[in-house]
Amino acid sequence: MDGGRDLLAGRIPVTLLTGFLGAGKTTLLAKLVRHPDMKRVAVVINEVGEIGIDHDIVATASENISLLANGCICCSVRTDLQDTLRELFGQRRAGAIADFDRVVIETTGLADPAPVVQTLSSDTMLATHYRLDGVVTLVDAVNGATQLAQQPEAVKQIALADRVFITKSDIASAAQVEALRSAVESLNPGARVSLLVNGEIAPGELTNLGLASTRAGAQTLSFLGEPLQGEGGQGERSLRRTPPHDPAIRTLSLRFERPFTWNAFSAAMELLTTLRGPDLLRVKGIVNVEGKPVVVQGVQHVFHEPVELDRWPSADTDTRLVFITRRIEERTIRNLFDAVAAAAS
Ligand SMILES: Nc1nc2c(ncn2[C@@H]2O[C@H](COP(=O)(O)OP(=O)(O)OP(=O)(O)O)[C@@H](O)[C@H]2O)c(=O)[nH]1
Repeated sequence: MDGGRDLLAGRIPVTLLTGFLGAGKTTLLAKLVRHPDMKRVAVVINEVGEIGIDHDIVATASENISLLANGCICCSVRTDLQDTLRELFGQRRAGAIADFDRVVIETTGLADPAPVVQTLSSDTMLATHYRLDGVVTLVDAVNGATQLAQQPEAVKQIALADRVFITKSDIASAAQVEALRSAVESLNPGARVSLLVNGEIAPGELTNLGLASTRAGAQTLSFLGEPLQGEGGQGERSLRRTPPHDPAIRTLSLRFERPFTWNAFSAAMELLTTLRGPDLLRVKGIVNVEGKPVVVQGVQHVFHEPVELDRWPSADTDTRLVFITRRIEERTIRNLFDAVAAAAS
């Protein structure tokens, strides 16, 4: 991405891409992997089934390593991040996958990035081959203020960042953007803050974040009350544990065989966002709208423009929806969608 391996240090630079649920991480990566400068980059995605990128996979090198049309390596974390990074390095050395000069890791929206930062430096094997270049955090101009007020992980993602991008300024008011910018600057005065609309940036914007990352990272970890971990094993444990988050937050996956009409589906979504918007942290999925695949995305009360795909990503044509909610019962959502699906048939 920046045209050369980290020859000086001899280690592969790693960019950590964070941002709360729905901030626009996948949108940014889906654009970046199509960029010619991304050929020598391995993208590690912490979540399986990212529709935007799944669509571009042209070959599979191993169970979790895939190749995209432009040669970029795309890797999903199925067990844990450390194993994935080790496997990636091993496969590169064995010549099983193309050489790469850089790694970009997308963390899940609910993750606290601190354990990943710590592990990259404290796991002896990883620290020999990789180094953290920097942490890039995306924050949504419409929902960011609420997320920062309610979710400690969102605060940590900002606090650890070397660069912060405020996304979705195209659908937010100037006042929302400015309020968020001041909130971000007060949480992390050292970070550069810019706007990012629909993931449109050059790959170079995510690299060479430089020494600042180590310094700011260390300062911030201590500011957040995170002990800086010692060598070896402790770092491993910290990465393997499930990041602690609000126990009221749940992930709920629904599947429907029968197709929806767009009117029925959107009526159900509208009802749900009106009634429970603030507790609907994230909705995403693929909906069978009278046979056609439509990708839907929502973040709290905001429902994004649905995108019709030209083909189904796999043979599975069921509607699949993932909801990340706070204090919403599974049956509330299921009943609502079942009722709508039944009424429309
Ligand atoms: N209007 C607008 N929509 C955006 C922008 N960036 C992302 N989106 C939309 O926001 C929704 C969520 O974006 P994603 O890229 O999936 O967000 P994410 O951070 O990967 O989400 P998680 O996987 O839940 O953590 C999608 O519908 C995007 O099209 C932007 O700058 N402007």
